[in-house]
Amino acid sequence: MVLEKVNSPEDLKALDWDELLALAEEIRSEIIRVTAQNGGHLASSLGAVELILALHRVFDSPRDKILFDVGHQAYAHKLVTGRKHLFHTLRKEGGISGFTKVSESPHDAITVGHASTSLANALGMAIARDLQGEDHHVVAVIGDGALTGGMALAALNKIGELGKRMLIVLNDNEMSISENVGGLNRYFKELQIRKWVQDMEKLGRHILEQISPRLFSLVDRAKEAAKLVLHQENPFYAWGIRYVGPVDGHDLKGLVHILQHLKELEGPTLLHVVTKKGKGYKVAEADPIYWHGPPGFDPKKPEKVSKGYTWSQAFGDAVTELAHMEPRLFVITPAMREGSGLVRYAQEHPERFLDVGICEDVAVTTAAGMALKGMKPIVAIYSTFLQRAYDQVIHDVAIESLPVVFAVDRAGLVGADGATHHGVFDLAYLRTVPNVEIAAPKDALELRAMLKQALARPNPVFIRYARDNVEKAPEGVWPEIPWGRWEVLKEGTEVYLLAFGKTLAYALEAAGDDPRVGVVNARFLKPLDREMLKELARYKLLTVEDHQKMGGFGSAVLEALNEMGLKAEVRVLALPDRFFEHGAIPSLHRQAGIDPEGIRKALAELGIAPVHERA
Ligand SMILES: Cc1ncc(C[n+]2csc(CCOP(=O)(O)OP(=O)(O)O)c2C)c(N)n1
Ligand SMILES: CC(=O)[C@@H](O)[C@H](O)COP(=O)(O)O
Ligand SMILES: [Mg+2]
Repeated sequence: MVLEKVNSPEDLKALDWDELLALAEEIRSEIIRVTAQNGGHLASSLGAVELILALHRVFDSPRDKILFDVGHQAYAHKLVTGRKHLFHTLRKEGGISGFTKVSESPHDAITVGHASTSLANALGMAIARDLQGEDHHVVAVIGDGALTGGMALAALNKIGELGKRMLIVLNDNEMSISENVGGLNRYFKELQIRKWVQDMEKLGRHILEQISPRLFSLVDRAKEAAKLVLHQENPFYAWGIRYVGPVDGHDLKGLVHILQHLKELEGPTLLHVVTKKGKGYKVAEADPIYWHGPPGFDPKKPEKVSKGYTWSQAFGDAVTELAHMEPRLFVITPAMREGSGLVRYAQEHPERFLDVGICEDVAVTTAAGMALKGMKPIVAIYSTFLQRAYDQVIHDVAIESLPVVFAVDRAGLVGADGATHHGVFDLAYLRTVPNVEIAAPKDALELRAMLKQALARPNPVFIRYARDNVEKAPEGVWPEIPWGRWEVLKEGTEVYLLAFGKTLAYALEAAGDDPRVGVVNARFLKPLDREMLKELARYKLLTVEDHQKMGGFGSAVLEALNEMGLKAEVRVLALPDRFFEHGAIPSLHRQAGIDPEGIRKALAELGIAPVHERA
């Protein structure tokens, strides 16, 4: 096994070509083996194996900085930078992260998980390097999907202007999680076709040279002119960035040679590398969308598994039906069609569906534009990615109180993706914004009610739900709920659990049939049901939520009680002021003390000892 000999990138430099090629295959097998056990970003990582080996062969990490955008494709990087013995712990609690992480290894140049940050980071490093009088290289690896992000494009603009020495490797596999979108993407495809034509021409030129040297020289001059046009119209040249490519991203030898050459160049260079997502694993090559981030699977018999019926699907089913009833409804996703449960919707309503690419800001402001024209836009977005569009929520939507509905998915702790992906800040950053309303349904039926009613609201509405399964609601059923009102699910004599969203199930479990403990489905955070809160202030109160304590649902309850001049004994169960790493969701909830056991403990501290301990 060649991998056994590789403990650092230095070891790669001592391998001969055969060993290096063998290593690529061993790494693929290891990625498949561990991803089959732990789940993970399989297809992206398989596609980047040769590229990563070539980069580590040519550059000197950690002295040279190699930055991976999103960081989900970097499993091979982890394996050759001293973490092969930990690789089996990938994405497991206490194990190594699924992304690159500065605190995990000196070879991880950035901590990442969100897309499109590599280029600005690389620019910052290049500026700092020059000021500090150092001479190391800075290399950013960015996918075609991540390059649809405004942050990446804006960074390119500045990179071209400043002209700092750096290498950008565009890993173009024509895929984001789903098919990639956008004008640049179309242009990259065109470049690939032109490359193919050029290769064919080379062949033709050879034949022509043999037949007629005069004709050959005419054709040759025409080709040179065409090349000039190609360069002049190339957007990277327009930005001031040297463009090289497209080249085959699985030709390890070829990549090493070209990187060795590019390493010597001054100024910013972009190397366009063409790869196959899922390379080397038949199922992943055939269906890179499913195999982008599969849960565990049997590596000998890799098959798709059903994740069960999720909140995302409940949302997708509801909007698919609603769109038949409301012709102004329009759904926008920032590159998360599958994750947001919108595959069916996109098939049934293609003319009212838009994937803007990985640019949450554009998704929100496009929705604002539609709302200004009388449409009923819904932005389907993960809580963690909505962070990217906070200004757009305030500036473009909320100030004029535009009727945009936000389906905020993956709210709360999300599990194996870890700190970069937990959706635990949205309540705090949204509830301070005037005009907005925030709700969390208790089940799929309530989600349907909220969505339908939200479409009739004159202001922005955020509907929040977790990365979890939910019982499917019957199609065609649209219950009405009193907007802004909470619901008592269980009466109590001493204490009420006020639960928002996902933690409602935990509250019901913790309360059991204890007559002292009441449970409220506190489904609206904004507006808060002050009328009911006033009634309940006679009891002890325990708020529970899957969100940071600061600024969350519990804070809203405390503020409302204070404003109403009511004194109540209140405890807030929420996430403490620290980042949570990756791990299984129930385990993270246990750590945070918001699971049934944590709730029972808090009840005991409020004087409500468990029923069996009372006597
Ligand atoms: C800001 C942000 N939005 C959405 C995502 C979700 N996401 C993760 S990877 C990915 C696709 C990335 O495509 P690309 O950069 O081409 O990498 P590939 O998987 O094709 O190698 C998306 C949309 C994210 N990580 N960050
Ligand atoms: C890397 C990334 O951001 C996505 O691939 C993310 O891991 C998807 O998460 P879900 O599995 O919750 O859709
Ligand atoms: Mg891609």
